[in-house]
Amino acid sequence: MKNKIAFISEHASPLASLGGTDSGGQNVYVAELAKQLAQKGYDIDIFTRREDAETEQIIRLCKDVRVILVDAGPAEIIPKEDIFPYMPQFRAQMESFIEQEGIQYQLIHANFWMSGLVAMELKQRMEIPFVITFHALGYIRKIFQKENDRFPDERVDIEKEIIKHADAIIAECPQDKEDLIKLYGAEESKVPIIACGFNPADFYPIHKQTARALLNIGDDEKVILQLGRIVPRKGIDNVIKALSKLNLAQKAYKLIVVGGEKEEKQGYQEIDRLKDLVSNLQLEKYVNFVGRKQRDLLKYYYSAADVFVTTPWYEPFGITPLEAMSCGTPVIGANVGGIKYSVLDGKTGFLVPPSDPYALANKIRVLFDQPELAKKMGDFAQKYVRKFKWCHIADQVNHLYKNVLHEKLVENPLGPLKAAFIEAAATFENSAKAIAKDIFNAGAIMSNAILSGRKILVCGNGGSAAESQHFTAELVGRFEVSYRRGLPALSLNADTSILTAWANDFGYDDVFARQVDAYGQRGDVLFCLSTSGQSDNILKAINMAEQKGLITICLLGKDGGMAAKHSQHNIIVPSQSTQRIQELHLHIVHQLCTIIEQGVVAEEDLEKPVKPLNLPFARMRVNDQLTYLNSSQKYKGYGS
Ligand SMILES: O=C(CO)[C@@H](O)[C@H](O)[C@H](O)[C@H](O)COP(=O)(O)O
Ligand SMILES: [Zn+2]
Repeated sequence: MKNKIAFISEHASPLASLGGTDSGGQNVYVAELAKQLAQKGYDIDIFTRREDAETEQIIRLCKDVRVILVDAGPAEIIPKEDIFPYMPQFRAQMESFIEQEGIQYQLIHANFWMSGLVAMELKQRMEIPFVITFHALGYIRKIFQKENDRFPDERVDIEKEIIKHADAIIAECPQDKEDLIKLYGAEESKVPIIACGFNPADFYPIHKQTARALLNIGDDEKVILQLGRIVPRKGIDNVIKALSKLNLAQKAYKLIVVGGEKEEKQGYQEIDRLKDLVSNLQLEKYVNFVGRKQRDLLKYYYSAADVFVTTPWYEPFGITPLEAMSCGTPVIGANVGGIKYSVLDGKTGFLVPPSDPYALANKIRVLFDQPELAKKMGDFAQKYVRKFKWCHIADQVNHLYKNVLHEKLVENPLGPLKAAFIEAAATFENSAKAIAKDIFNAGAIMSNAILSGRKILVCGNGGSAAESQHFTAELVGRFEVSYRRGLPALSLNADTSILTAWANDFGYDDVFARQVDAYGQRGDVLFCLSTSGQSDNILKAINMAEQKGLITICLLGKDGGMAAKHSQHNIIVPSQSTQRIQELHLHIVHQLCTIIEQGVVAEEDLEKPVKPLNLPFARMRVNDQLTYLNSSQKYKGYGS
């Protein structure tokens, strides 16, 4: 069984791109980590606040990763500082989604303190362990932002509470770990250091001349790149001031500032402030604010630059230095937080004190005066940075999840068993609400087909093959009515000689289609079982049935897959879990047997008639039954 993980990232949606005021490293972290963990066998749902009214609630990011939009507060972009009051609604909505879908998550991975609050509450209510990556700590932010910090005053206390209850707290660098222990009293053994990562498929060196040609940058220019969110704490003013300390007459210096979004008020104000600074220092000729750029363009900027600079006041981790290094560009970074961990001073670039334009200008000068040294550092950076590839980071997170889950298992060995029962019960309950009518419809069609002298062909793979045979055995044999005739049903996955011969000689995809061709007649029913609705042999069987005039009915799960699109009638179990779907399939097969058997018994003149269940209803012809079901009269039977 796949482990199901719920990510919570209340303000940073993995769907958002880099560069706006409220989108940055955390968006990338959540998206990349989820994708990598899915490749390691996890099923991941990422819960994030809905920011527009139009988008559907569930968006698939990739196979096994879904983004779930949670209604909490207005369906519009709001700054993260203003989200806190909506968190109770967020928690309630998330909880009701989990209950509705009948999902049993093994673990929650919260991102940022407000998500941590939700995770802490869900742990108490649903007994799910949680891991948290804070991405930033309120205590540190307060030190630097002072009265400009608009987060609620409770933040630090809530963070302390989260730390007490979390099963593990991911520190992104040694400084982060030290802060968590010293300032928040975290237990050292619960704080592994796992850095942020980068994706080498997005960030790799492009030949400098090519990159520059694409971006309209002259070959002779000395390019300093600043890239990322445009907010005061990123210290972009420091970079501009450093530029003014360089001998601008000597070299063709150019500072390119990537990031910022005009319509976002906070970002716009900071850009205005920076632009004023540029004009006060008379640097207009030397500074280009190029705005926010698509993620796939960033590698060209990194590759075109001679040096990447980033001198924030503080930085919990900072992904941009990794991206720059991966493009073979040396980095000059502030000697703070994650930057002093990811940038090796004197090897992959330099570390300088934050808010010290002279120190920054000195190091820029060193790199520009010694191009061989800059090249050596860039080359080394590109090799060194590989250890931060997302796949390696995800290995460490995977290891952490396993430890947390193992500890939970030791504490409560029956936990997973109980959880599976609870999940199954929820799937049964949800199915009663969602698909009772579809089941009835399918049963009625099959009983009518049999009454008209037709037969049922059934097929499925693996567990579904077993259910297929189970179904035909009940119909050919007897189910609840002991005196009825055998009903014509044939399982297409039961004859191993046909299966092996056709699969061996022609391939597996047509093993069922071939038999539909051989046995199927107009008016017969093809009944397919598939949890995914994506098995090729099932799709081909449906196609053959269509050509031959059979009625097609599919018993499916998940989103119904391609089968749901091509088959005439569907019963789709509302669950994402193959096992739970199969368990429901067995139950539905039994229900179908009841409906078919009752339908046939009620209609045929039998020697030993007994009053079958729902007799008046079962005696109706299928069309009348369906009209009855859809009429205003209240049907008192199952699932009404
Ligand atoms: O029983 C199980 C899983 O619980 C398996 O045997 C499973 O049925 C097989 O993987 C099938 O090949 C899956 O096919 P499908 O349900 O996606 O059409
Ligand atoms: Zn199974």
